[in-house]
Amino acid sequence: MNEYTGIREIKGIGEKTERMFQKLNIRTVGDLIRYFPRGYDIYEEPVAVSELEEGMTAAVTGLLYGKVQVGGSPRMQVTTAYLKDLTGTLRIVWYRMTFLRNTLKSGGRITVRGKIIRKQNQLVMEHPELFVPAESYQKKLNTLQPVYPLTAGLTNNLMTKTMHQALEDLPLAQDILSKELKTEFGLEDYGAAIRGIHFPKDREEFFLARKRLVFEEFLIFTLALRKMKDQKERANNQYRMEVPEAVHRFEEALPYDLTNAQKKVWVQIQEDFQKHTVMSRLVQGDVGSGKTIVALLSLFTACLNGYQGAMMAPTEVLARQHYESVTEMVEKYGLGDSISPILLTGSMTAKEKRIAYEAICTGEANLVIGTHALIQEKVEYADLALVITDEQHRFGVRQRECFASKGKSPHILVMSATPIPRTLALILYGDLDISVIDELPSNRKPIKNCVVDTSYRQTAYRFMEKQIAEGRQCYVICPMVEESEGLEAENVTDYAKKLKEELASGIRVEYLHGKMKPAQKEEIMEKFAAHEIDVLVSTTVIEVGIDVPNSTVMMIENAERFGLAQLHQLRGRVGRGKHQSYCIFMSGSKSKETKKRLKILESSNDGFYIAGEDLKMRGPGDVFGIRQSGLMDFKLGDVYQDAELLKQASQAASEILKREENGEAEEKALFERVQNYIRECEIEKTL
Ligand SMILES: Nc1ncnc2c1ncn2[C@@H]1O[C@H](COP(=O)(O)OP(=O)(O)OP(=O)(O)O)[C@@H](O)[C@H]1O
Repeated sequence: MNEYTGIREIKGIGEKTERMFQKLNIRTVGDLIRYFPRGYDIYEEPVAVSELEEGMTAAVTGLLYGKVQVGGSPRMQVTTAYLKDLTGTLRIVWYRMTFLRNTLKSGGRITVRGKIIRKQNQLVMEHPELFVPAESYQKKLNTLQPVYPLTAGLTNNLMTKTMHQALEDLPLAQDILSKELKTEFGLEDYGAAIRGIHFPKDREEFFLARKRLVFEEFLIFTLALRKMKDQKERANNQYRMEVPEAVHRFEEALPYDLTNAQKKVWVQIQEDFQKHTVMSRLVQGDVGSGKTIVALLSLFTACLNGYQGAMMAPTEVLARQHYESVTEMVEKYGLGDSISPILLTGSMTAKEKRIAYEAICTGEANLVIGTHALIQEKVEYADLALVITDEQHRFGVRQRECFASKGKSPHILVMSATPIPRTLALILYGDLDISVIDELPSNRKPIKNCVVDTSYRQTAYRFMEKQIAEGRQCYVICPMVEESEGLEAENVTDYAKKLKEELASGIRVEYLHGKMKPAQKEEIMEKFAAHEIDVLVSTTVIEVGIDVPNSTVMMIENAERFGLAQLHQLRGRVGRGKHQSYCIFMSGSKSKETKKRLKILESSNDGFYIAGEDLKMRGPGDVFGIRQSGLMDFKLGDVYQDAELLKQASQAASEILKREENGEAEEKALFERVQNYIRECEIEKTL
């Protein structure tokens, strides 16, 4: 068996299981062993009954009290037992395990470990793992059991068993990293790392394994990035552009003055337009710092110079929003004669698309706004001089390249709201110049934040009613309940329905979720923007870029389930206009850690500060972080958490490339992997 062997060869995998694995893109043994756990279940010391809380998974040791009873329906028999320790009594239920009635004896000592839920207003442990005698639990104490992301029908147990089997059968000797490199950066062997990431004996083993694999991931990424860059030195600037008078007039006619930071970046862009080589620039700016207007000034400049400009937004909703506001602006500021915007998104009908392609190809449309659809092969541009993309795009680097190949060699501007230190930005965006908009418009009032528990919900609703009475609008984010990710839609619709009943009559509540058709989503967003909706209940689909300055309240249910960076993005949907705005972080958890984490958001509205604090707060217990930062598409690595490793990998990449240049590099297998990685990018480019 080797890494290319199909998974059917693994003992215990039949056709049906194979199909389930395929749904997770696991086809070969190599795919399988590189399918990493999303976290670990850590078996902690048992706790006292009195310390149990709803939602926690815990172990409890005690004596069985009274008789074990079987009830429920014939199809779902429920076995109930009571466990007592010095601090209280706990009800335990098992499903379809009636044999326990005979094995569990009253007065016997057991340990159970499971999830605590609330039933008839009482804490109950549901379907726990059982340890008899109680001491046998010791064996599992402090071990880390992998928890894998799954698909319907595939259990964690089956995944774990298969992984064990594959690792047992597979020789894992081959290593793409040289001995010298491993010694230099303190990395362990590939085989040990793969075993250690799936089945670590302890935390230390896990950390070592993860370190090695993250390093490898970053190394391949940085090597690929530099190779791609080498292949394509910055092209000559075929689009030298002056900023026309009309654009200056537009800037002056805006209802606000640009901030100094916006002005500075705009000047940098103007200088780029004049240089010998094309522009490749990243503009970083916190949420709401006003990146869009800088983008528009640049696009208008391209159009008025007789060329085309394109802007690619990360979502359909956002693309449409940009399109609408640009169209309005063009009319309002009398630019209609020279700028004709057009929208191009994946959800448009074939006919609509054809018409758009035609207009783009002839140059009749000179400002193209859209989604991924902009880089489809069929799109031909008449004379594309400027491309604006968003770092939110999953494959930023590769798409940028692809876009570039659409025109001769257009200027490229990448917008990013991710606060990331300059040293890291230089590595991740090695091929770009970097600008920062580090100032918010002066008319902004800082958002007022509060972190509250669910008992505050009614007060929050009353507060929203008041804001709505004053003419404002609100967002409510309701999260996915983990067990019901498939039930996203119901979750949001239920919440919206309940909220409608709770709020004063006449308040217009609508909802938005990712499973809705693009056209439906757009309709809702348009209505919200036009103030035909007062409260928008949504999943995190509104996270990026939505701009409705009249919204002043953002209420986030179950805020504890989100990472700080994501919460900051969500909060950024309010405080975008002149009205005082508020963000209510509602937490369903009583844990002190969670409170402390959310307090960071309460105390600051600064994305950079928050990202830094988030990092400090992550203890060794959060092995994978609360949620990954979402920046770039790394499987294991987290740009923030692993900043140091990223720097080391970048240094290693420089060393390797230098040796390659001198004909001394011995990392043949590594270079092959890098080539594969680049090839995969190429394939994605054409998708
Ligand atoms: N200098 C300014 N003064 C006042 N308002 C401004 C200024 N610049 C932009 N705005 C307004 O601020 C709001 C937010 O701007 P914009 O949408 O460009 O933010 P952004 O940086 O793209 O944020 P995000 O990353 O959240 O999308 C918009 O309504 C815009 O009209």
